[in-house]
Amino acid sequence: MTRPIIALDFATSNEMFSFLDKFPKDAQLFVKIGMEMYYQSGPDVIKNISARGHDIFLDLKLHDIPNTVERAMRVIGELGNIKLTTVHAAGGSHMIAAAKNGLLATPNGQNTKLLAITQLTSTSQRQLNEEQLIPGTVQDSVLNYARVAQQNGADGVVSSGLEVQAIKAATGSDFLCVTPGIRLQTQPDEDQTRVVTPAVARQNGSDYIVVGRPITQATDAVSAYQQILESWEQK
Ligand SMILES: O=c1ccn([C@@H]2O[C@H](COP(=O)(O)O)[C@@H](O)[C@H]2O)c(=O)[nH]1
Repeated sequence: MTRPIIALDFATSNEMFSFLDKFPKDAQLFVKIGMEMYYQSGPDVIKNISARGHDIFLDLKLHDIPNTVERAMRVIGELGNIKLTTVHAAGGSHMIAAAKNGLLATPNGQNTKLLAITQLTSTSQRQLNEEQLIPGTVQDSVLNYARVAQQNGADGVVSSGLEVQAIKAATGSDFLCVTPGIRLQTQPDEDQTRVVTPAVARQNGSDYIVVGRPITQATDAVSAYQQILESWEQK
């Protein structure tokens, strides 16, 4: 069983380290560093978290021309100790392939799995059809991006747990499915649209779940983490 990945979306690194200090010193967590923390603290945050023994998902969601993304991925590869990282699948086949090449160009990057974001878990059916002007269902679009991602060297995708069964059926069980938009039944969706519980994510075949505010904003973060873990591990 994989560990739930905690999204460390904090305004300052002090806040982030105070949060991590609530967990036992020997807890080996899997954490996600997103744009907010990385833009603020840069590579140092990766070094410091890594020194504490935690695994890192660096979620910068790159989306640019292939040459720029390839060069940026080399830099990410050189950081070392990054288990997972992301691009937007909407950047296209050449960009995804370039991202993979960038990672493969550095010894450390060869150990980093490349994930493509399909449709953000905040995206609704209406936004897809009326704002992105993509016809069909959200699942159709997610599956299309998952196929493009797989054909161009990505190791997996990020989607809602609602689409995981269909992605696994289309791509095979080894293609990673990472699932944010996780909420227990009693928790508010906030800006998320396509949410599932940890138990449903597990039943649908997700390889990893990503959980932010339900843990980071909880009064008791450690017991919130335990509750998510129990639901995720539930058969
Ligand atoms: O489609 C996506 C891709 C990434 N995310 C990220 O996951 C966490 C979720 O945070 P919550 O507080 O649990 O909603 C956040 O860092 C997002 O950037 C996502 O939600 N959906």
